[in-house]
Amino acid sequence: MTDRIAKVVVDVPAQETNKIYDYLIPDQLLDGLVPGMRVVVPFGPRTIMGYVLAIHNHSERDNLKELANVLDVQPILTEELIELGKWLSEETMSYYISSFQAMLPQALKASYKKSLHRLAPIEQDALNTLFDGRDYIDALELLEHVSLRQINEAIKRGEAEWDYEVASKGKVKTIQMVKKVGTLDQFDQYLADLSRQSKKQFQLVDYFLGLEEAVPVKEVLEQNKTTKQTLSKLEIAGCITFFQGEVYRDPHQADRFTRSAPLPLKPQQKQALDKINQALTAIKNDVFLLHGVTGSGKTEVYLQAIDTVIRDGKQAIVLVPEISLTPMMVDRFKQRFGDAVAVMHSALSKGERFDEWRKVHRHEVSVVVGARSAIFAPFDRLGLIIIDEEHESSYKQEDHPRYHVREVAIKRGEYHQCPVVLGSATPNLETYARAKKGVFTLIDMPDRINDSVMPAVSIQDMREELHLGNRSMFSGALKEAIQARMDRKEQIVLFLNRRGYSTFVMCRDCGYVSECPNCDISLTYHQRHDQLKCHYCHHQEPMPKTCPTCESDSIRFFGTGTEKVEEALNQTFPEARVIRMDVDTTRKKGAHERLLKQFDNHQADILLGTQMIAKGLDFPKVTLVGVLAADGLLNLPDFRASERTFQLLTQVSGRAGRHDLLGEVIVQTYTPEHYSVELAQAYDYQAFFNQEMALRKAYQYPPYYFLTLITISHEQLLKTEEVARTVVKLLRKHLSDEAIILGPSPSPIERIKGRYRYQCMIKYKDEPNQKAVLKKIIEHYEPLKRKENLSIQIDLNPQQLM
Ligand SMILES: Nc1ncnc2c1ncn2[C@@H]1O[C@H](COP(=O)(O)OP(=O)(O)OP(=O)(O)O)[C@@H](O)[C@H]1O
Ligand SMILES: [Zn+2]
Ligand SMILES: [Zn+2]
Repeated sequence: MTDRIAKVVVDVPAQETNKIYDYLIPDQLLDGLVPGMRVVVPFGPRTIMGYVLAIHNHSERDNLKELANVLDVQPILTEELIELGKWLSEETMSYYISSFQAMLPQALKASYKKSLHRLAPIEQDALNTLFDGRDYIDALELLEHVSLRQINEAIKRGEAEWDYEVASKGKVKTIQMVKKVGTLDQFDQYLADLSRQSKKQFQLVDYFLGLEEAVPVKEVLEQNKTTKQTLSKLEIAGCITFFQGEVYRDPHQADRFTRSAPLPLKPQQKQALDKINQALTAIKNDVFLLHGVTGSGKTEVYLQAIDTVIRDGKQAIVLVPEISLTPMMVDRFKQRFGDAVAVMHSALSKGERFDEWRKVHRHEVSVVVGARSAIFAPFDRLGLIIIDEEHESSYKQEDHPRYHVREVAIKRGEYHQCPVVLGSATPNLETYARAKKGVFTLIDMPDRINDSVMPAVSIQDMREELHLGNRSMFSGALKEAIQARMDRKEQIVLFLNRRGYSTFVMCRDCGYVSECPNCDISLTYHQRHDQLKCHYCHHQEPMPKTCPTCESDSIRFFGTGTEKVEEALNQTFPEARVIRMDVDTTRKKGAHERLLKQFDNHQADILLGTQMIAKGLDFPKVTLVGVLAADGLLNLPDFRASERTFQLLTQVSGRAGRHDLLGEVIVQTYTPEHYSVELAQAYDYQAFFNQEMALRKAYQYPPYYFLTLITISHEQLLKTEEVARTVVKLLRKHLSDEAIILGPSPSPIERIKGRYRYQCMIKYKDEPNQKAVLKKIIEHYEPLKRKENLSIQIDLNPQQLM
């Protein structure tokens, strides 16, 4: 018996359709259909897109419907990716369809067109005239002219029906091409037949006789300085033919790069590369943690390891955080591997991204450099996965499916039996803990290339400045240092953290910040009740009028924007040329790249920016890095706040003095005694790790405990609270006694788009039942979700606790 049952996941992201449906494969599709292709299937009254996961020879059900059509000629998901998608759904508690769509470029999502199909003459006049000899009318056009009631009546009378057309959004770009088809005789004949032979015609015949491949028409015309009209004569004579050829929209054309050769490695690089190469030849799926200080030459190690992989005929994925996927980074890979590299990031247009993906899909490239979703690159002979800056929180997707790229990489590494390399100067605490336990293999690169020293970090106590009467954003030391760089014609990077928002309360006089007595995080100000709240455990207290430690009344919110700083810079240093880089100035396509280029060409003295300038930048003339307020990050209501501060301070410091000139770093803060500030100053990752681990243990946070964050949101406050309370009750009842359940309490961002938000948190060590319990809870609230738009979001191992 032939296999004619297709197992299909349908394009309806909802709990009740989150299953695998059986469809009958019609005769005409039997030959071509394989798992991993997109199909069009009837579903209720509609037709929709679906993914074929498998093809079987029997079904548990009868009366199966037939597939309507196939959208692909080649499967777009490999067997590995099909399994990975299923796994991803289980791991993250997401719908199958969301997982598969997360793995593919946007352009492969289906678009739906709805139209009315006339089956018989229509009684209703207006509607009948509208058809005017046509059989289909687009729904949008239709509704401009007739009412929905009229349409429904016609459908009831059996005169018409809705028709749904499914199309793939992805457009392949084509250009007009030409190629030789005639024989030598035909070309001779052509010349003989010409009434008046021109030099141009000889030239063209000569050109085509020497040409084996197809070329763009435009190129032929340019090279031969001729017109389309002249060229067409050859086509009429049957010597050449025109056709539409596929081209890629290529934003990083390889031909503009000069190739770079591998550098002779320093001993620490060589030792790192050797370990990775050993795993490559042994075909082992070791996970390495490459702990190398900023400027230690990690990227060169990646490049040379990839070289081995390519020479083996295998493929490599390199993940880089979106914000550090700068032109500089891309250039380094393009310079080394040229056309063998595809680049995927969000600054590309939908079409460009689709084209880069197709290069991978067709195995025309062996390396992908990309942001998070590049982990799903459809390679079939994966030899190496690299995650640079592995501690970056953007590696966790904050929307369905809420996956962490590290876990996906390890999963793919197991399948392909290939090594995974996690690189960072400031590894994520959980990763480092796993390396210490021997789960991952630790490789250290403690020195900078050329033994250039790490720039000296000095800490400016902003409380002192205030007491000295300095109310500006710049400490005396920073002002002086900026001026000195301006005089020496060197460059300055100023960093302002603006992630999150300014809801914590701090005393400007003594640096006091209100903290939760139970949770070791700062309290969040809630205007509605003029209260400070802990959003983990629901502890609350009134907003203090004066500072509890020093009784000063300068206790208030914290935060400034980049624009304000730019203004202040212009006032203090009127002659300074400032480039501001934040979400506002980089919204336009290519703006990011242009601003960096300007800075690199020394068209500005100061680069002022947010997170996006903390990473991967390498400017020889930068000798001063200033951090305007370390406190913004330190006091986010998140147990990882200290870790993020340490990481960020280390990263920004790494931007200074990377070449011949000596670098200096100035960090301004109201809490200079905080260990994450002090230890970042000392570049002491080990000490930071030890201290932070002790706190994590004491307050029961990862890596000692696992976390699950549940966020409930609804338009009404009372309903939100009520559901949150019930959820907590259900969790208490069904989870083990060892599980710690915190909350419910308002989320740090209490209201988004008119919806209230409450959250609760589960801390646990081993809770095999958890997913089943959570699933039950979700199912229980299914009716309310549909009726009242209640939402319950579950984030396993959350990275953002907002
Ligand atoms: N073996 C080498 N010989 C000479 N120069 C090198 C060598 N390896 C790397 N470099 C140079 O040293 C600089 C720092 O190297 P690289 O950018 O690879 O470090 P990194 O560890 O990736 O830095 P970061 O984490 O700060 O981005 C670069 O300019 C690079 O070209
Ligand atoms: Zn105080
Ligand atoms: Zn608390």
